[in-house]
Amino acid sequence: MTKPKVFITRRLPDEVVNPYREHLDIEMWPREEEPVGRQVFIERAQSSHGLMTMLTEDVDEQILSQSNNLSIVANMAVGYDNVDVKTAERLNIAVTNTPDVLTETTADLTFGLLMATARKMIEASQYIKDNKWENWSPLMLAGTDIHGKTIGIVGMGRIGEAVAKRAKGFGMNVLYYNRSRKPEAEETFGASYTDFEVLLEQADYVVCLTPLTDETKHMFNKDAFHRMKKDAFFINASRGATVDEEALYEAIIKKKIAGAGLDVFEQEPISSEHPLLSCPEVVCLPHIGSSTKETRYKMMRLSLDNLVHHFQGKPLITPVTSSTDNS
Ligand SMILES: O=CC(=O)O
Repeated sequence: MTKPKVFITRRLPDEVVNPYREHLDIEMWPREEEPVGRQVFIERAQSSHGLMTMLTEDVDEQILSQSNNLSIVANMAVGYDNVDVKTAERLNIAVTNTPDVLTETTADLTFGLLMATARKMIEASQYIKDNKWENWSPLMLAGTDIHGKTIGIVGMGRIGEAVAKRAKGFGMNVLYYNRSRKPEAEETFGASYTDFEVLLEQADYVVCLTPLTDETKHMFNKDAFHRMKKDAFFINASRGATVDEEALYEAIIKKKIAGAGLDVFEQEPISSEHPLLSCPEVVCLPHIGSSTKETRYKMMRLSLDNLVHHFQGKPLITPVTSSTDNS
């Protein structure tokens, strides 16, 4: 029997991919660090039965509607805002993502980013490397406490809950805002549900973990930052487009908030000229929330397992629909 043709939009390690060649006729874009060009992506999608995509690919109506053989897109991320799921549903193309396997890893990074931002860790490291450490002084690189403070989690999905667990361990008071109440999280982490506005006004650390949707695009705007406390920090490990970056920059330079820790940006890679990068109060990471070798391998294998299940007529492991809660 001929194997289904699958195109993977990035070079992945042979040790992960090769075992799947028994079931799938796999072609990979040959570069690991560079995304596939749009034209090649269009052509490969047209000749494939399945795609394994990264968050760098725009799996839009054009790709989906022009690819007559395509029946599944396995997106190697928990977020799937890069995939037009509604069109995929209309065209009967399955979509999968990679939840669960990255929850704890992403929560580690999110909490680490909060800590690095509050305690000026990156600036402090640079201070030594720049040979500026000549003495000790009482307020040298003095940061802000984390224990005993209030964290406000916007988006209490799996990763939100895993961050709440860490916050509880650090003796923080946990507030959250979510589309729906999470009674279990309230019970387990002593988390209190609040309106978005109340969370912004009360939290010392506002942490964005909500998926990017039409409703959450630019939900962190000028009004949101103006509601925050002047000594509060904004942390984003979700998607850059949940934030109006100009409003964030203004809020930081006008001292409306104390600083920000950002793992995600509206344009990725962010331009080195971006004003946010000039702020010492901003800690930036290049979208590495789930980036440990262990977890990235699990994400690759989960995507490939979904493809195999699909072509063997078995239930998908982690399907998404336009109404799935994807955090
Ligand atoms: O951002 C990463 C993901 O959605 O998995």
